[in-house]
Amino acid sequence: MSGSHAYLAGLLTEARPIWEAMVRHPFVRELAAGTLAPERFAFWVQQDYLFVREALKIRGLSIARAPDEGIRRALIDNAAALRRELDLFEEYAREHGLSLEVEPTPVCLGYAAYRQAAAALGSFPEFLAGTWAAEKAYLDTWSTVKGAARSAGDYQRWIENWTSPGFVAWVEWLETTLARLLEGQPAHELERVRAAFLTTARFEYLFWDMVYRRESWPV
Ligand SMILES: Cc1ncc(C[n+]2csc(CCO)c2C)c(N)n1
Repeated sequence: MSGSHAYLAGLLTEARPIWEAMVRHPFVRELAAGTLAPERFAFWVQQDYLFVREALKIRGLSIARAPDEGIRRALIDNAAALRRELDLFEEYAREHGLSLEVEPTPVCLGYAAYRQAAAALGSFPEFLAGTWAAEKAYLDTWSTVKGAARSAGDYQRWIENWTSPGFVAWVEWLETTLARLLEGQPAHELERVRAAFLTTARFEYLFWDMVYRRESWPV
């Protein structure tokens, strides 16, 4: 393993408590068991739809800032996948009579704005580290749900989306590309990458917690 691959493996080890809290969150456990209250799931659909819409703007910024042509093209391909994700949310909302015209909650807005700031102002590796954390969080969480296999058919489209071979390959590409970009980087850059990875992982936990509680603005 190269030095930078080992560094990323170390980040995963450091983030393990956050990861465990995420995949064991009541939202995820009840989703897997098929016992999640429909209004909690609906709240997730509404807020995650807004998050993915904001993520498409982030993808645009990152395409413009990509440090080489190979990275730019991979990000463009991912933009097309994100565009299709919006259709999943819109189809589900139509089938269930659910409005997607809602306001973002503090956590949704804070997380999306944090990621947009990283895409606009952060170093490219720092930005990519956050993307890797967020995508790996979704891969691992939805793989946990899939593994439990008692979930209702209604969730099937999301399980397939975030556990597909294409999505697994995208998460692996993020890790490999980040490791390549980190070769020879100074300690202060590695530290920025570490902070971005851990902060993003914490936001991932917070997002599940927010949708479970259906937590909006207190005033
Ligand atoms: C809360 C939350 N976290 C991650 C994803 C998966 N995802 C969709 S777009 C995007 C950013 C672009 O890489 C990510 C990580 C999600 N849908 N909702």
